[in-house]
Amino acid sequence: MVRMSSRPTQQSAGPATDAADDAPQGARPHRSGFACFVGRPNAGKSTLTNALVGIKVAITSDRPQTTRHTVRGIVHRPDAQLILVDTPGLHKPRTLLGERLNDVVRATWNEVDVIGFCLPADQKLGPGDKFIAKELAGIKRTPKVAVVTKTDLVTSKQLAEQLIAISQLGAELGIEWAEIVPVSAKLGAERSDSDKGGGGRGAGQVELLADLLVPLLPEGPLLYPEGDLTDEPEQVMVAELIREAALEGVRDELPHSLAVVVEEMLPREGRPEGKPLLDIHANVYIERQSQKAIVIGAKGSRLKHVGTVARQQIEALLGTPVYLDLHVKVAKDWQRDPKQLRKLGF
Ligand SMILES: Nc1nc2c(ncn2[C@@H]2O[C@H](COP(=O)(O)OP(=O)(O)OP(=O)(O)O)[C@@H](O)[C@H]2O)c(=O)[nH]1
Repeated sequence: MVRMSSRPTQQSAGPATDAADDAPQGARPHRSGFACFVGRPNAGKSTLTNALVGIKVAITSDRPQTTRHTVRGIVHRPDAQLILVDTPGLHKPRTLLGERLNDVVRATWNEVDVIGFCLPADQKLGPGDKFIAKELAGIKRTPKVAVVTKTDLVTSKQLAEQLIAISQLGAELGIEWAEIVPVSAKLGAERSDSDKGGGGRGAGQVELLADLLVPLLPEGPLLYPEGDLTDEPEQVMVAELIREAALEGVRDELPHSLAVVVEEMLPREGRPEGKPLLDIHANVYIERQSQKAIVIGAKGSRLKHVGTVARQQIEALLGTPVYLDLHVKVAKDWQRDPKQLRKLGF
């Protein structure tokens, strides 16, 4: 079923914690569970996760293959708790790291309650999408929702064609889409004209997507305390923010060769009352000596800039002033070395 228009805002079933005990008669049960977004690199998975959760938890970039870690965002609603697991893209494995990433993806698909298959509206379905769709067809238990992303980039005619193509792809491969939902994470936070003064639904249909995912979750209590946005260890999220900053504007081959490990995160001692400072020490690993110069830049100018950008993002995330200490290290051919992979958290 394709959902093009917003549904009326549903009545809340009251505070989630009370739902099981004293929910009013006829109220929907509280649901909780896991969803993951899959799709080829750059399909918009991270941006959509962020739009759903409302803050920056996953790392976005216009370069493919930047989401290395499984980042969970948590959507809190009166009627449900939706936990989003953001996986790396499935791809042809060329290295040990590639193989491990693909294993992570498949394991996730089998574990979650619903899979959102992200397909960008502005690109024709290609071999990359079909490769993933074929793999998805093999996962029988988990419901699959086709999410057409970046709808702000196309006309309604192009969107209609894409919706038909996706529906046909499902029929060809024997995938029964639980829903086909067009969204724009970019417009997600903005209000559509029909919303103005009304229900406050975003123009990008991001809220609608949440409405459609929730009924696919099992009935259950809160799995995380209210207010938690992610259970990803802070250090991993901090490392991802540094990695994102370090990748900005560098050569195309570098993304695969760059890993960040946060060695230490400690509140600075002896700070005056109400003026905390968090000391963060992190290493940026690259594979070859020649890449070091790219990351550091002339007289360290680039690394300094990376540090400033990352620090601002980390401060926004953690809500505390940060002193960020970055070091660049060479870990030779780490993508092919099991020992190094473990050390770098893969
Ligand atoms: N115009 C527009 N651009 C979008 C939208 N969603 C994502 N993008 C852009 O598409 C690019 C890729 O988005 P990501 O969210 O990083 O994609 P991803 O699927 O997580 O990518 P990987 O981490 O490489 O798997 C970024 O430049 C985003 O800004 C959208 O709704 N509208």
